[in-house]
Amino acid sequence: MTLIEPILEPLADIGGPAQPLLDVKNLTKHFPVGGGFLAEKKTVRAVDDVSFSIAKGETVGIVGESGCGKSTTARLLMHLMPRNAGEILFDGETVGGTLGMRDFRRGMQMVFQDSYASLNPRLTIEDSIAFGPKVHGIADRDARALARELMDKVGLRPAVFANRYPHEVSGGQRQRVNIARALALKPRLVILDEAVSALDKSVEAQVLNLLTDLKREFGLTYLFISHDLNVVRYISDRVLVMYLGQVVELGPVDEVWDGPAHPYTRALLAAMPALDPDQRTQEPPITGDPPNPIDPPAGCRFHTRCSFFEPVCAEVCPALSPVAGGTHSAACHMVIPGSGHSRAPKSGDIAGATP
Ligand SMILES: Nc1ncnc2c1ncn2[C@@H]1O[C@H](COP(=O)(O)OP(=O)(O)OP(=O)(O)O)[C@@H](O)[C@H]1O
Repeated sequence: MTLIEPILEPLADIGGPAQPLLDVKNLTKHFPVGGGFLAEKKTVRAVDDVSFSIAKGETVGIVGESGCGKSTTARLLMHLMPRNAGEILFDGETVGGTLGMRDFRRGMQMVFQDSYASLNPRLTIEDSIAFGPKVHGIADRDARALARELMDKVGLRPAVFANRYPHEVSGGQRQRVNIARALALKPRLVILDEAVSALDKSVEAQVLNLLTDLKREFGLTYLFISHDLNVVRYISDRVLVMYLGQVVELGPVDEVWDGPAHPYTRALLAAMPALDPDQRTQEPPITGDPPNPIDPPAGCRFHTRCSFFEPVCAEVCPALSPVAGGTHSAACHMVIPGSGHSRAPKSGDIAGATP
């Protein structure tokens, strides 16, 4: 018998959408900044009224420019910092309610971008992986056996790697250690925050394949944060597009890629390099830098950079509304609710797009 039992039923047995594993409602985080002697106190609106859910066995990707609030969202979900508002339901329970922090920590694990900083340099790889289970009361012998089994699962031969220290292995191998460490507590949800971004392309592909295999084997659920759209498309079932702390588009990844509705998503996808000149887009590029999150624009936060700007955009913040039969939503005044179409001028040139 192996020490790692399947954590969830296989997807086929779940029988359609049930209660989401993670349900996030109106999550908000404002960081106070400044406020020194005589200085005016200001607030960075890092995450503003963000709502989404993740079904059991699903992978949801979060994309958006640097500073849009992806990592802050992840840290809030992990309860690594307090939130200003909002609710986080994990399998229907809130931490502090019926769910204790200790059980929550077992159920939700995170893998960070910096594989070296995530590990204690004084612990061997085996000790690093066994540490969590030991803290959670698993006997030393069993924790070590589990660590070795997990090393095998992530492609690190225990005989070679168990006694090495983090500085004695490559970046890709260290990230495998971090993945094994995250799995050691048998989590149900793993948050991967730019977990493959620091890796060479060939190693990145290997780690992505590993994540896909582990998800299948252990019935895991992933929240996958990345600025790399290709990677997000490869691994995700649904994608959430963030802009300046808010969700601007949310839906099945193929649907969003084939028919992006929000001008920001359209511009992001259009900015991806196309090798075939016939596939290059005439979509207007995003102009300028993102506005200051300390004082974000009123109305739609994207309106200062949007090619399809109308006066209403500067006054009213658009709500997420369905654009394609309720499975895909966008927060844009130019999106005609329920139609799958946008009033914004058609580029007609986005490869495969049906705006
Ligand atoms: N501790 C903090 N104090 C003040 N501002 C912060 C703090 N942490 C994050 N921010 C600000 O909150 C906003 C969102 O940051 P966050 O790191 O979540 O963005 P991100 O999308 O993950 O960016 P990146 O892709 O560069 O990591 C940014 O404007 C950032 O400067």
